[in-house]
Amino acid sequence: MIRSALSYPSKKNLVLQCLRRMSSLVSTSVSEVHPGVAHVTMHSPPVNSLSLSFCQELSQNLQVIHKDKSIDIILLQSDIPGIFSAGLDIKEFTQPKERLMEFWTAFQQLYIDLYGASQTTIACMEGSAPAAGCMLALSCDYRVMTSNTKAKIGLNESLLGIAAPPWLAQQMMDTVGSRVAELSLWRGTLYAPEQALAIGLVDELHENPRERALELAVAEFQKIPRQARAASKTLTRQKRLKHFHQERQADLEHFVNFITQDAVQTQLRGYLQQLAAKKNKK
Ligand SMILES: CCCCCCCCCCCC/C=C/CC(=O)SCCNC(=O)CCNC(=O)[C@H](O)C(C)(C)COP(=O)(O)OP(=O)(O)OC[C@H]1O[C@@H](n2cnc3c(N)ncnc32)[C@H](O)[C@@H]1OP(=O)(O)O
Repeated sequence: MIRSALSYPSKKNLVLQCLRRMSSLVSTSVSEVHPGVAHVTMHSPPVNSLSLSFCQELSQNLQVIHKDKSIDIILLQSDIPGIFSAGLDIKEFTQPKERLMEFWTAFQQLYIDLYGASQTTIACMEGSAPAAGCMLALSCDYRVMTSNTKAKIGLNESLLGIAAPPWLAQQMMDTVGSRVAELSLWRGTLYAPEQALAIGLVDELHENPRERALELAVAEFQKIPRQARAASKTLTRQKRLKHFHQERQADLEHFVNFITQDAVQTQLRGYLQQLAAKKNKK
C-alpha cells in the first residue's frame, strides 16, 4: 500500500520508477508540494523507529529524489503526532550478526543519502527526535522544531548503555560546539525545544513546523541559486563524507563488536523493558 501518490509533473519515467520501487514499501511517501519542493513523509507507527527495512526505504526514496533535477528542496517530516523519529529500532540490536551488519550498513547509507544530498534539506520536527532521530535532523541543512514542550531532541545513547557512533558525535560537535556536545553526549541529554534552540541544535521553533518549512523553502531558500546552495554544502560537508567513506568498514566492525557484548545486550533488553513498563503505566 502506498500512502500517497507521487507526483512529479513531466517526470513520468521517474514516477514509474518510484512507484515500482515503492510498491512493496509502506513507511515513507514522497510528494511534490510546490514546484521544486518535495515532502518526504515518514510513517512507521508507532514511533518511526528506524528498522532495517525503514532505513532502506528512506534511502531509496532519497536516491530517487537525488536523480530528479526538478526537485531542489526536500522537507523531511513525520505524520505520526508527537514523533519525528524514535531513532534506531532497538529490537534490531538484538539480532544475529549477519542481520546486524546489514542493519548498520543500511543506517550508514541513510546518513550518506541525507547528509550528502545535493538538495537543500529541511527537518520539520513536530515531535521528539532522540538519538538517530536527531541524526536525521542533524543531517538536514536546516531544522524547524515544534514549540510544544513535550517534544525532545538530543543524543541519549548513553542512557541505553551505548554510545553514538563517532560520525554522529561529530555531527553534534559541528552543530553545537565541542563542549556542549561533550556534556550532552555523556549525559544523554534530551533537550526541550527552547533549550535546543538556545544551544543551536535547532534553527527555529514554530507552532507549525511544516507550514514554516514550506514558507522558508519558497520565500527564502529557492531565491538562492540552486547551484550556489549545493556548492556551499559541498564546502562544509565534503571532508566529513570523504572521511566517513574511508572509515565505513571500521565503523561497521566497531558497531558489531560493541553491540554484541553481553553487558550491552543486557542493558538494551533492560531499556526495552523500561519502555514497555512506561507504556503499561499510561
Ligand atoms: C572509537 C569509538 C568507540 C565507540 C564505538 C561505539 C560504536 C557503537 C555504536 C552503537 C550505536 C548505537 C546507536 C544508537 C542510536 C539510536 O538511535 S538508539 C535508539 C534510541 N532511542 C530511544 O531511546 C527512544 C526511545 N523511545 C522513547 O523515548 C519514546 O518511545 C518516544 C519519546 C520516542 C515516544 O514516546 P511515546 O509516544 O510515549 O511512545 P512509547 O509508549 O514510549 O512507545 C510506543 C512503542 O514504541 C516502542 N519504541 C519506542 N522507541 C523505540 C525504539 N527506538 N526502537 C524500538 N521500539 C521503540 C515502545 O517500546 C512501544 O512499544 P510497544 O507498543 O510497547 O510494543
